Amino acid sequence: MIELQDIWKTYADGTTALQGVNVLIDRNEFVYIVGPSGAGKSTFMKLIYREEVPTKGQISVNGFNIGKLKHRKIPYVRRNIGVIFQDYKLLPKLTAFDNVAFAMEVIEAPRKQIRRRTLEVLELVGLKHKINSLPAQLSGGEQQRVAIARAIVNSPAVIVADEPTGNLDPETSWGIMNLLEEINFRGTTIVMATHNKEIVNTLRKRVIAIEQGSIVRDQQRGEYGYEI
Ligand SMILES: Nc1ncnc2c1ncn2[C@@H]1O[C@H](COP(=O)(O)OP(=O)(O)OP(=O)(O)O)[C@@H](O)[C@H]1O
Repeated sequence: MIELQDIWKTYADGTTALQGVNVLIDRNEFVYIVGPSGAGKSTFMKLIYREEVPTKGQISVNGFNIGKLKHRKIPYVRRNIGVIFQDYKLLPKLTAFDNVAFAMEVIEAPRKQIRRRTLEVLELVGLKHKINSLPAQLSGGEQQRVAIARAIVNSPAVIVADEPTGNLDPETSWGIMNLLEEINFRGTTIVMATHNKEIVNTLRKRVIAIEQGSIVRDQQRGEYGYEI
């Protein structure tokens, strides 16, 4: 499903963020990516959703060799990868409904299907009563739920979540985790970078630890393993 083979990433300023990363993530896994600040976690995530390309090595996601993808094929691959960010990244002038619907409009889904599916996913995340609210009228947890609805609306095979609970209080964070578990249960592979020790040590999953650009630990039902 996701395979990285000897992946190296050096940014334009010469910073090497990943060095020789090899990993295989199967369909339907739920994986935490942990490690100190600056270790390379976000870079790892960005390579998976093709925000960055590797300097060396091969990445395949869902059977596509995404490091070598032709530009016109990028939207096609992105449709199969939902992305969730720490700061939600909703469009501020669009309602909750329109933020989610937009993700289907860009892939030119039929109008009727957009309405039906958008309402369906907003209901799944518990926000059917807020469909006409703008992001500024929603709490952080609600905004993240809209972002999750947007990430799943095109039924992607993979969700990449970069510190999805980073801006949320503990109770709201647990609500977001329940939702991600439900989405995983329904058959979506989830890769989640996090600094949240309590979540990792409570909802036990596979843990991949990255330090200074290399994988230093890969454990099933692993622990967070850092003090912060
Ligand atoms: N666009 C960029 N240009 C140059 N260097 C970068 C760029 N993005 C990240 N880096 C550097 O690459 C290294 C890895 O960064 P990355 O954001 O992947 O770490 P991280 O593990 O996600 O950190 P954090 O937990 O703080 O989010 C760091 O040294 C960082 O400064």
